[in-house]
Amino acid sequence: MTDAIRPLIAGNWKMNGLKGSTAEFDAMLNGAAEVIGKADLLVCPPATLIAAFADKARGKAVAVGAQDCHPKASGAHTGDIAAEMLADAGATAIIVGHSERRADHGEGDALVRQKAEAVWRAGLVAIVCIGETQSQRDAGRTLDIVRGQLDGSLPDGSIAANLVVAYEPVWAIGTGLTPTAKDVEQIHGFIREFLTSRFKAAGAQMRILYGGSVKPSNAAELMAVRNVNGALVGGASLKAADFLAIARGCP
Ligand SMILES: O=C(CO)COP(=O)(O)O
Repeated sequence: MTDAIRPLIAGNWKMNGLKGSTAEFDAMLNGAAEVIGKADLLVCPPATLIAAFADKARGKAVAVGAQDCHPKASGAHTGDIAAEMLADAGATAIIVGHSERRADHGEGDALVRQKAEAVWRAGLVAIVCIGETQSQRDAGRTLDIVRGQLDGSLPDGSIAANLVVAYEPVWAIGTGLTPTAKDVEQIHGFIREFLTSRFKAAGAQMRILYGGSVKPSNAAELMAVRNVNGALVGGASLKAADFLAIARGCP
């Protein structure tokens, strides 16, 4: 059943990119038509570039997303950005609960859940990130951590079209390390079971992305794993050639 899910290759640019350095994004727009048969493409630049990228991407096969949002729609929250503002700028999806926000800003599951609800309130797709740290993995707690984060971070009432789960083991992010295909299959299978038990038929159709050191050289192997429905790509999403090559690696 999950074989019918169309893959999503999402690029998380993190805190990288200036308005004068958009050549890679332009190259992604130009190359997107060639990979359209393989996967949907989404690029999440820093908030400062969303409007400009969304303008450039109009009519092209690349969607533009954001990396975080505030739970509220407006108000006295200096420095924060509402999901409605990101939608207004042209974003169609928002990443919430990335491990870098959980670590750098102390974000917990309850806040991540509120942010996911805010994403829906704005009519966008929530990409909810989960994943264990190295020490949690070493202690054999991976599935417990994943279950707890899913339980705490996913709002009720999800439908397949508005929720994407990204499994990103923290120890694999930016390190060049990845879990084995067998480990990814086990954990994604566990996530699928959770989603179908919580959201029934919708849960069988939700995309589960793998993230953490995805590169052109390992994309085909990882994307072929059962219940892997695409990737959330960090470093390699900054280069058009690598990002497009990862999409070409989808089965
Ligand atoms: O954090 C990530 C995407 O959100 C993964 O980053 P890398 O692809 O650089 O390991």
